[in-house]
Amino acid sequence: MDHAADAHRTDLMTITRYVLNEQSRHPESRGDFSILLSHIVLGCKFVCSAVNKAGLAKLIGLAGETNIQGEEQKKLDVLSNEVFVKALVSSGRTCILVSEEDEEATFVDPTLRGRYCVVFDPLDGSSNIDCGVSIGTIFGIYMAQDKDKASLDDVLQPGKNMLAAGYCMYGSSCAFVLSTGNGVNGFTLDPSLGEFILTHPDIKIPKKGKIYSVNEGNAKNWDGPTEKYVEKCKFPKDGSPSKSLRYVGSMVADVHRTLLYGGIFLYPADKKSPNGKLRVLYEVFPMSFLMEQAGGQAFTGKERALDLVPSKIHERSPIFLGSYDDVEEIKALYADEIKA
Ligand SMILES: O=P(O)(O)OC[C@H]1O[C@](O)(COP(=O)(O)O)[C@@H](O)[C@@H]1O
Ligand SMILES: [Mg+2]
Ligand SMILES: [Mg+2]
Repeated sequence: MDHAADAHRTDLMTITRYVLNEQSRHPESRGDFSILLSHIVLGCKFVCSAVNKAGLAKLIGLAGETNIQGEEQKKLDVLSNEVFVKALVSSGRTCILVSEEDEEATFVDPTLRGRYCVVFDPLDGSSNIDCGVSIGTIFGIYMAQDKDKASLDDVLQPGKNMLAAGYCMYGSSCAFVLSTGNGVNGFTLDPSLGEFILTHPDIKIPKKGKIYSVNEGNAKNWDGPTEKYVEKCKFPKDGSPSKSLRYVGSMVADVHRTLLYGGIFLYPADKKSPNGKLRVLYEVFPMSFLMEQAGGQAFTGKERALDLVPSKIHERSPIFLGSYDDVEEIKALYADEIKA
């Protein structure tokens, strides 16, 4: 890239400038939220750099521990968790952290506390680390009632109460996608500048898509509506073309594609996992928040995903999210089942 030419570009919107612009829309703001976001962005840059050199720096493979989910932790899971915990605590703007990798929530030392609660999956798609396929970080932000009296009630809140949500995808490029409740914007890391640049302003998901994304290996255990829906994607009876199947197995990558190209991502309940696999606080809610902000929908099989009230920090839920019309179809199949 020609940096000299870059300096004269007037359209170069960095994430730093974007966040400051957002801040100026709230004249009462003291800049705490901007500082918190800058620490999340720093954590993402750090993890991106570690992911890029994982094979060279002996960062692939297992860490030798099992997390609360009963999953074997990879070295990069552990490293990413440490990076985000440090980045968030040192921001001085957080009071509670909930990470996929930590059994208990972290209550930040009172001397370092701020008003925000951050729920996060430090490294999503761990099974794809060792083969270099896209992985990511997912986060959601709530505000505590009172930082000094912060309790789990501050995070066991429906997703619609989140102030912001986003993810960073470590893929063929490093993409940071953010919503502060005012639409969705996508930034791409320019590795030579070390800055995220706004490349996907005001993302809107297509109303209907041509792709469905699901782990079909679980099909024998699906419930009726999911089975019918996937059958319809493959063999539509109304003369419309079949949908294509795409499934990476990293939620970040599957949702990123769904957001940009349209379609639907499903991780349904099945006979073996009646609550599905994905975790409500740091996978289902942030992605559902982004989908709604981009004009799509997110549904649990029972209700709007963002209305769900979690009762445990590592709770799971089935999830169907994506283009408005595609999610509408699966909602109709679940409604038919209730009537029958
Ligand atoms: O291998 P499966 O059962 O299809 O599950 C894939 C899902 O599991 C996850 O990898 C879980 O995330 P983690 O790697 O953070 O545990 C999602 O990213 C993905 O959507
Ligand atoms: Mg995950
Ligand atoms: Mg993870």
